[in-house]
Amino acid sequence: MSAEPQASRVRVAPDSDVELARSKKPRLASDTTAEKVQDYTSPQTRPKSELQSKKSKRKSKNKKFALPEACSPEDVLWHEIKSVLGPSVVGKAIEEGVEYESPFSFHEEVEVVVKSLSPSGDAVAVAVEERFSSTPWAIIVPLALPGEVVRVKVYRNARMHSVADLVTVVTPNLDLRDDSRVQCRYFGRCAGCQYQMLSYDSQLTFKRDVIIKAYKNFSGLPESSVPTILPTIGSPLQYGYRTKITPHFEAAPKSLLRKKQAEKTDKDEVTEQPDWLKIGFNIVGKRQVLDIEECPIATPVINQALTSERANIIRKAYTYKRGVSLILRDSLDPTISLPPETVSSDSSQVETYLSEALDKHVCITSHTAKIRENVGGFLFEYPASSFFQNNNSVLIPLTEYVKEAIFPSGSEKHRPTHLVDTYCGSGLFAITLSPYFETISGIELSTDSIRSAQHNVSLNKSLRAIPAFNNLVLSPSATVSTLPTVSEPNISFRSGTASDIFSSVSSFPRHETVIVIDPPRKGCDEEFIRQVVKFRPAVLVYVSCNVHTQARDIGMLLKMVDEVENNDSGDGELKEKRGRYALESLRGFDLFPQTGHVESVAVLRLV
Ligand SMILES: C[S@@+](CC[C@H](N)C(=O)[O-])C[C@H]1O[C@@H](n2cnc3c(N)ncnc32)[C@H](O)[C@@H]1O
Repeated sequence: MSAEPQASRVRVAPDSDVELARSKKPRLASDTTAEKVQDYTSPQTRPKSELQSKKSKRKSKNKKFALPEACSPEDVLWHEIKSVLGPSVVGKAIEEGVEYESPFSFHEEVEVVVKSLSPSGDAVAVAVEERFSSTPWAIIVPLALPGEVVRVKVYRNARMHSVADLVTVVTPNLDLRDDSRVQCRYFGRCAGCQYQMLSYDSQLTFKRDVIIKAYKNFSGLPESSVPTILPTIGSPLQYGYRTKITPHFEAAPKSLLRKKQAEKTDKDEVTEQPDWLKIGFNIVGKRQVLDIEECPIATPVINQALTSERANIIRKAYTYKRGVSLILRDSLDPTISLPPETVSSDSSQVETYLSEALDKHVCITSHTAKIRENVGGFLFEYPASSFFQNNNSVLIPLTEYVKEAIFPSGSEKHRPTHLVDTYCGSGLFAITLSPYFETISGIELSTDSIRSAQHNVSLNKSLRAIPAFNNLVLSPSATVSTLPTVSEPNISFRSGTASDIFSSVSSFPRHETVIVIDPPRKGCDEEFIRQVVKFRPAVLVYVSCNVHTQARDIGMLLKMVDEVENNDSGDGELKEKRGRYALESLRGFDLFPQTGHVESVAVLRLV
């Protein structure tokens, strides 16, 4: 949801919760802490040659450049650049201290051929002209596709790459590109949804490639330990799916505000949108806002509300002293009381009431208001400012997939009975999986989300007690489920950092316990991984919106397990041999069609 002007411009879906870090904390070459993390996480730990230039003159010059933080978007891009240019070529350039010596000047136009798509969705290209062939250099450009020759305009130079704007597509790759697929009138200018010219199948294939590369570059695992990445599961809705957007706008320039004050005009009643007022998302590659009247990936109620929200803002354009970030969230109508305050004995009346509660969508625009969502017959309520997945249409496939991964057919004998939902938010996995577990414990940092999770348990319990509700929500597939359900699971949630959960689940039988891990983009901390290794449950399901940190964490976890099992751990806490994990499956889920993002689900089973 933003465009970044510095290192590896990252263009993401408008206002995404999966937004890549906005504030980049670049790591200085001398930052040893970050290097330590890299040691643990990557087999391709930066060779010394990359960090130390032979030529001391250049070395001191280069010291002022920051190296990217391990696993950051810039680091991910760096791996892509190395792969396109070739590791030995890059190594040589670093050795010679020329890795910052761009052959291109500011605003130079150049023709390039696209070699690959980076995990953020930008093209990684190299110059076509012969005169550049002796300088290995990559050009990062949005909206171009592998195999295409494009003309670009360089606007920034960085380590062995330049970042450029797309000027024109000279030779399109017609196997991939069909511009008639584009459904958004802001395509090419808005920083989001850069994949619209691709078929949906191609989008899913590129997303699978991101997972393949992430495990190659960031897990530190031998190829033999990484299963074949399964095809990405698509989103049932590919437009009109997004249940939350947060467009923003800047306040009027101060001089203009003063002028309006001096004029004493009625500043609350502006009739025409002033030129300076842009309400929307960032322009690709810039910090400027692009005025957006509609967002085709957002749900219909959000688009309707966007029109009225914009009109209100325009009317009050000179009352804002600073910029504002709006929130528009799709919700079932939360003013319809649930559970109903009284349940009539006339079941058809109850059913009519409940169907309206389950069908009527509204758009919520207050950060503190309540949102209500239905995921496969489970209702979730949470404050508009809290985290919840932003594509409701894919949540049934996602939660069903997690369920099936935990209970594969044929494994009825060793059926897990205990679930630990870490980074649980308002209880998505704990509650959708609750019919199948005897005991569930969830943990989450946000106290608001924990309150929601607790409330959602009782809300669903009350609703399930209403036969008319069950008739409405139980899908035919749910009724033929062969899994026995538990009538009264014991569910508890606590707020805290994820690693704190282990003190309260020590009585869980580990061979019958599953841990679901669904951290934010930065992934898990080492202490959490250590606690998982110490506990060693039968099954781990790691759901992630950042496959690079997921790969890093799973690599770290498997390495720690190996150390314990090989009895060479110096850590007193981790001495007990409890068995190794197989990384059983890896698969992407497309929560953000038309963008480069992919959610990844990893399943690990104790062998
Ligand atoms: C990607 S969300 C997943 C939430 C939930 N599983 C869902 O799907 O709705 C990650 C959650 O982790 C929480 N979180 C962040 N850091 C945490 C930590 N150190 N310990 C526990 N929870 C944390 C965030 O508040 C957020 O709700």
